[in-house]
Amino acid sequence: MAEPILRVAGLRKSYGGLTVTDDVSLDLRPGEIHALIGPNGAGKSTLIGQICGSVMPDAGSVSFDGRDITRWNTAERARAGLGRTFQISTILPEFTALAHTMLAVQARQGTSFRFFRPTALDRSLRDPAMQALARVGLDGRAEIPAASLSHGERRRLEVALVLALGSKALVMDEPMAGMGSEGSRELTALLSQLRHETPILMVEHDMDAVFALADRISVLVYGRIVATGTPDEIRSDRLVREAYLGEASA
Ligand SMILES: Nc1ncnc2c1ncn2[C@@H]1O[C@H](COP(=O)(O)OP(=O)(O)OP(=O)(O)O)[C@@H](O)[C@H]1O
Repeated sequence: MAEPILRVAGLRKSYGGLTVTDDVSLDLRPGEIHALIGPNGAGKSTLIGQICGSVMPDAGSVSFDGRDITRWNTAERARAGLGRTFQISTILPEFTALAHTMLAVQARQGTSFRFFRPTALDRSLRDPAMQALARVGLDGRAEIPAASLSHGERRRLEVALVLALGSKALVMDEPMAGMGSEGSRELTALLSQLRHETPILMVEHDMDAVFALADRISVLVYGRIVATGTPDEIRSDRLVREAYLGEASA
């Protein structure tokens, strides 16, 4: 079996007397989608924060691509290839899909940001940006400002940015949130393909998407992983059914 690209071991985080993640271990292997599920307040966002560098763990380690990144900050992790999807709507709404993607290509190439240069003419940025947009089916929407894209298109643009940045693994926090059924279907198909070039660790509440997409699922309850397994294994796990799925379907 291929070595995991991301490995989390014994992560712990407490706020005052509240232990939010408690000895959490999981990994992400090449070619897979690993979904993290759990009830509200289980500690999923805190765990993602520890993996991406916005929350420092009290104990435990995070290694990525063969390196211990536990004490690295968010930017250092991103530069090492640990991608996290951005909320496009909150950054540069008037920039086109192409401009966003060109900026990501520029960041990958390590060239400095130059507002006053006619970057639109710079083929070394434009060509890879257009390829990334085509990869997510947005090449026909390249000149549309991000603010005018539909919610589903913005989600796909977020994926294009990760591709343009050359991320080696992708962490997604609720990618299906706010998507209609058509948008969810499209994004599910896109992520299903994408896993082969960029493995994905995702937190997701949409169980249809989780069970359709995930190769493995980890279930977090009160800060602890109570089960990790294939969708079939998780579906039939008594502890999971009691602790989470039963509750969710009630
Ligand atoms: N910075 C903080 N200070 C204090 N308590 C926190 C902090 N961050 C999170 N918590 C608490 O930790 C618990 C887990 O929160 P977290 O957001 O990680 O859960 P979650 O599984 O992502 O929940 P949801 O599914 O609702 O997003 C909650 O009780 C929350 O109030």
